Amino acid sequence: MYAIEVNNVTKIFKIHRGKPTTLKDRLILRNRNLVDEFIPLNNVSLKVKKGESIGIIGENGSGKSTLLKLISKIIYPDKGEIITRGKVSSLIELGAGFHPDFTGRENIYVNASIFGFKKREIDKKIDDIISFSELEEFIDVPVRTYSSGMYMRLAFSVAINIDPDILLIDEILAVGDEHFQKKCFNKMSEFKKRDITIVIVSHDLGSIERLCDKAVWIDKGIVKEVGTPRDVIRSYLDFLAERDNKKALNDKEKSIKADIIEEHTIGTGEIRITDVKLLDATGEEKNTFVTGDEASIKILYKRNAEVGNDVVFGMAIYNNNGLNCYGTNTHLDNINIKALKDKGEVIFRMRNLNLLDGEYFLDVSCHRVSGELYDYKKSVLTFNMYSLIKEVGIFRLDHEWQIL
Ligand SMILES: Nc1ncnc2c1ncn2[C@@H]1O[C@H](COP(=O)(O)OP(=O)(O)OP(=O)(O)O)[C@@H](O)[C@H]1O
Repeated sequence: MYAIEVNNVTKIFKIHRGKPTTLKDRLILRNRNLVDEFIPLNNVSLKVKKGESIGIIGENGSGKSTLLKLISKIIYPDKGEIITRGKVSSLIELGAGFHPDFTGRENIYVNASIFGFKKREIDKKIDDIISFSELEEFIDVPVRTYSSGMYMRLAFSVAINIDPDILLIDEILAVGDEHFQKKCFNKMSEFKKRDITIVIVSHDLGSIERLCDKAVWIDKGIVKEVGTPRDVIRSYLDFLAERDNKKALNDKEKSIKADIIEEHTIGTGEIRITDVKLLDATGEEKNTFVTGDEASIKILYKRNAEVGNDVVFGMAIYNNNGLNCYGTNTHLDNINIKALKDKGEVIFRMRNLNLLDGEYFLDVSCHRVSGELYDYKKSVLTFNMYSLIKEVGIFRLDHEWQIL
């Protein structure tokens, strides 16, 4: 038995552009309103089993929230049908359903009564709701004075205490502080054990992976992939990487062209770095990687003078705070470069590029052992890292735990 069935659902938003103003428009449109149609979801089908936790991912504007609103019956489909079995509790629009002039306590009563609870029943639950929200101090002041985090805490506390069969959550977890987020996570894990069906929309892919049994990737209003969170997230990240890549490679081409026109001012020029590429494990040029991926830096050089074996190639990676995350060179790594060809390439292979989420910049250099520069390319490449696990810091340490 499915808790949620979305069958061939299409939603059409009508965007009114006002009445025609010119005589021509009036004659053609005969005083009708100008209406554009926008289809945020097109023929979407999805089945969620009772007790399953589903994560919906996708780019901004892809239709995720619209799908959640349809499931919660805040809006209705233009085609197709949606069936839900059981009591649906939704955390969709932050504080929607709260009256700003009512106190936190009054809003709990109003909210819970919408879900069919009698005053007596709410009386029994209210202490748990307030205690979970940790808003004891503020529970008797109007919610308009609440911060967005406080709103979220109250909304979450009500939503989980009305004994839902289906819980719908839209990005809201991101609002609370770390302590409250942890509490919400624990609560949701408990819900999972109690066979409550959960649908979460989030850009936090790590949370989706941790909490969900299945992930659904929505792209421009259609279901692009359904599967295990790891597989779907990987496909989604690859898609983002591909898109970022195209842009980055385009930018790189422009900057190389600019560089050729510009005169080299750094270094003696006895050796010049003519190009730098970031490659993935298959040797394809890429600018976006997932933490742990194999990657290589390929430095193309041209030797313009005899330099013997006095040659060092170096690399350094900076994050967007300007922090040097890592740097090394052939000399430090005891690579003795003998006679350098007139033209060639140097490859720096990283079996596991373990940098965490973020944007990084690559510098490469070629210099004498003494440090005197032949050439230096600052921020020659920009690349992005995505990680499936949300660790903190700059890079992943190769590690294992032992619990004794
Ligand atoms: N009431 C509405 N009228 C017209 N267009 C709307 C309406 N609500 C949403 N849209 C449009 O529908 C599209 C899908 O919106 P939706 O909020 O579902 O996207 P989303 O995937 O949740 O995005 P995000 O990740 O940014 O929250 C967007 O282009 C949005 O502008």
